[in-house]
This record gives sequence, C-alpha cells and structure tokens, in this order.
Amino acid sequence: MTHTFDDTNGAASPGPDLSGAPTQISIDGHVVSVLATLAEPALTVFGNLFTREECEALIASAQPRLARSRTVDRSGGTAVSHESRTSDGMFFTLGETPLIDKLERRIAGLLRWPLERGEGLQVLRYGPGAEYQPHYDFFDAQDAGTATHTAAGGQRIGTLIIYLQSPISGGATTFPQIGLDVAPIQGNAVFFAYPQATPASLTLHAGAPVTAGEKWIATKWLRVRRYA
Ligand SMILES: O=C(O)CCC(=O)C(=O)O
Ligand SMILES: [Fe+2]
Repeated sequence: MTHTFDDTNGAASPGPDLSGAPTQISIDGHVVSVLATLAEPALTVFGNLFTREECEALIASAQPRLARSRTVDRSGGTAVSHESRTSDGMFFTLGETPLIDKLERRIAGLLRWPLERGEGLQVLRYGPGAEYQPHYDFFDAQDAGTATHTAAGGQRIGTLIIYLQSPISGGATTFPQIGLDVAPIQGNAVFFAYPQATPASLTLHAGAPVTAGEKWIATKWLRVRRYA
C-alpha cells in the first residue's frame, strides 16, 4: 500500500476499507476481524487487531514507565492531572521498538493513514474505580492551548483504542451521544473518525469506571498532517 505524504488537509479521512462488507481484513498477513461498523460517526470495532502475545509484550514494556495520566490544560496548553482522568499512562515514541514499529505499520495499513500522521502509541492502565470521563479527542478551537497542540500535525482526526487486557467488569468505552458501549476485550479495538472537530461529530466518549480487575488500553491518535 502506498501513501502520499503531502502536508495538506485534504478531504480524506482515515478508516478501514469496508467496500464489499468484509468480515476480515488482512494486513501484511495478520488477519483482523470486522465485528461492527457504524456510518455516523464513522466507527468500526475490530477483533484480533493485536494478538495476546503482542498485548502482553506491550503491557510489560509500558509498565515500568507508567505515571498518573494528565489532561490538556485548556488555557495554557500544558498537561495537568485531573480527577476526570484517573488512569496511569505513558507514551512510546514512533517506532520505538521493533514491536511498536510492526504494530504501527499494521495500524497505518488498516486505517489507510500514514504512520507519520500518528502520535506515538499511548498505553493506559485503569485499576478498580479508574475512569476517563466523557470528552472529545480533538482540540477545541476556543481553547488558548490549542495553537500549541496543533502546531505539529494539525488537528486530531481519528482515534484507535486497542484493548490490551480485559478487566473483570466495567471499563467499556461508551459513546453517550449514540448510545454505544464497546466491551473492552483483549486484542479488540474501536476506531472512530471526526473529520469535523465539533460536537456534531458525535464522537463524545468515555472510559467507564472499571469495577473489578484492571483494564489496559493502547491509544493511537491520528492527525490531519504529518506529526512526526
Ligand atoms: O478508556 C477508554 O475506553 C477510552 C480512552 C480514551 O478516550 C482515550 O484514550 O482518548
Ligand atoms: Fe478519548
């Protein structure tokens, strides 16, 4: 698959090729299931995006680097701790290890979006009671910090959340505007796009509180332009 690395904000938006309603999509020999799709917002639930071994290896390499997650401070653009987000997390750099590189190439192929237009993979752990309250992933044009956050790469345009470990209960990714709950099952993933960075994108979402066990996810945020 070839990608163009132009620096323009074209009409194109990331997403899987769903033409022909495939039940499976093969990326470099790895077979991903298509479990559910939605048109508005453009949303897909995948099965087996990462294998169990890949999930476990990611968790093991992220674990020593976890710190309390922060949210973007709306006024200054700095990252701050906030009670709305009670996970622990860390970022890998793009292509940091051969495994990360392989997974990023798989994601780029699946979502047809150059990996240079993605942020580094973020890994989050939610223990019992931890959650991520409803939010949009794009930066709000009204916020003073947005210029800083979009200086490299422009706006966020899509989010891929991969479940690395299933909690025992709770921890769904919920979409309150559309009444959808995605179960956090290891190896599965949910992707959604928001070509317009407004609430009309219907992409408000949350990580519901984990009620038992630990939920681990990896998040890949896609940008309009080259980010790295
Ligand atoms: O934990 C979840 O299911 C949601 C995570 C999320 O919203 C994010 O990483 O942006
Ligand atoms: Fe989010």
